[in-house]
Amino acid sequence: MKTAVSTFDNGLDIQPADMVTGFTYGDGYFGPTVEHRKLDAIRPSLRQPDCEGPEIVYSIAMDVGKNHHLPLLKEMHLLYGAVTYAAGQLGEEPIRSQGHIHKKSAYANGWSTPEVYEIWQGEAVIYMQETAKDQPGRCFAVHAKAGEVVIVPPSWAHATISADPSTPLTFGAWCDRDYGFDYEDVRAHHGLSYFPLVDAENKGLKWVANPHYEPSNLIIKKSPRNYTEFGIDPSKSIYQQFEEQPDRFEFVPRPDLYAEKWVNFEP
Ligand SMILES: O=P(O)(O)OC[C@H]1O[C@](O)(CO)[C@@H](O)[C@@H]1O
Repeated sequence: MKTAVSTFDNGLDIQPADMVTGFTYGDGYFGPTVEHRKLDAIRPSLRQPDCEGPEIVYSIAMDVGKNHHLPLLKEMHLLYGAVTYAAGQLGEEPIRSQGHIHKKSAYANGWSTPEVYEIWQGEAVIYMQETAKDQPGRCFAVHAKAGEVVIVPPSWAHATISADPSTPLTFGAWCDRDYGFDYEDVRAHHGLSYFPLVDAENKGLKWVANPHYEPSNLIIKKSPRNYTEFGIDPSKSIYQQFEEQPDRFEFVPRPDLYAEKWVNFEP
């Protein structure tokens, strides 16, 4: 059973630490030294690039897990990442990632790959849009709390936003092992098609359209749905579900085998 955080039971002895260290790992677990995304590095993607904010905005540990699972993860081309975001704000904007599209994968026959998020602590909005071309297509903002799961489909541009400035956001995600981020179209449009702003009065986020895109409708989804088509069980952590039935996550490195499930996908 899932429990609350700062415990939500993510099924792993991997815990968020300070922004410099990122994560601590229990015995029998592996994980890298974290990669820091510093404010100066992400300024070009912000609505107000000269804003003030934490020096380390988020710390990324790609490839974490239980030691005995590593051979299977490699064989399946799967990777579990963990990311922790600082508390606070980036000027008027919430703490957030820059926004990218997953690169096309040879292993997936040229498809871009999806991502399966699980929030561990704090609150997130996973913002996503169908393309980062002039017409972005459908745009979704999915508000997820600890224990909830959100799937970003292949080739969609997306960013992870902390929805509560008072608390650090931490999450885990299943990704393709040979992951790579494509920023080209997002950067050409100076970001994604909507900028989130902190709405202190209403204790939430408000949204401002990015004028570098053609107009589109922002579809706010209050909460994520259950992904029954992929057999995701909302009562267990996504790592535990991998442990019990690894094939359940084959759709992450091989979205091409599940082509019909991505047609008109709604997160
Ligand atoms: O490089 P960007 O767009 O800032 O995003 C990095 C983020 O993307 C992730 O892959 C999650 O989609 C995490 O590694 C991190 O939160």
